[in-house]
Amino acid sequence: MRAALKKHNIRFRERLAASKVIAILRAEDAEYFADVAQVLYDAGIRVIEAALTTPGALDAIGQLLRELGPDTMVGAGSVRTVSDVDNCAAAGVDFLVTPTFSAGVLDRAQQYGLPVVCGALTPTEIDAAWRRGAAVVKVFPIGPVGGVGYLRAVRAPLPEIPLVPTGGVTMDEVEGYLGAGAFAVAAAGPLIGDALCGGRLDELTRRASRLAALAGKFV
Ligand SMILES: O=C[C@H](O)COP(=O)(O)O
Repeated sequence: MRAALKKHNIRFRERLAASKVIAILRAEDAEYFADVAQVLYDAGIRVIEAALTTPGALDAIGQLLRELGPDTMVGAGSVRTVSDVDNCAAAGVDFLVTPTFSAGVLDRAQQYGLPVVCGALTPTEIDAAWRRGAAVVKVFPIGPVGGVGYLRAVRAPLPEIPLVPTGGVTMDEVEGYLGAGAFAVAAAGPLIGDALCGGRLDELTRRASRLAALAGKFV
């Protein structure tokens, strides 16, 4: 069976399609991950990625999985190696996110039945990631290479591939991306701001609620 048709990928796409947003947590440490995740949850965001570049990310993911409950998908980001995949599977993550296309990572994730949001940028990379079993393809970093116009251009010849623009996605561009056919959008800094280093959570609440409402128009 083609990897795109595997049950875990289909189920992941169904749940991401119901949310349209991946909120990315990446910081110097994971001290505020649980507080920020709770604000995101309360605003209606149900898909959260915690980047492995954050020390203690896997422990924090375990906490989020316990505290947020089964209606939220919690994944690990910045997954780059087969051993990262093994560690994430042991931690019980719901999905993986990679910055790059790695056949080894995709193949190992398939063995665990873990959906992968696979990073790719060019049409060749995007197609290769999809054919190798990505659940969706993260177009990264989309902001610096052309934003919504770039998404439209790469999507035209690859219309069946679910694309998730990531990297420099501002709140003001979310409707543009989703209107151009993005399967979902992902954001770290423009959404989270300074909340992961002790910044104001009321500002995060405002941005997260706005994002959830914008995305909700496309569900
Ligand atoms: O891990 C984060 C991605 O690189 C996206 O970051 P950003 O939304 O702050 O541009």
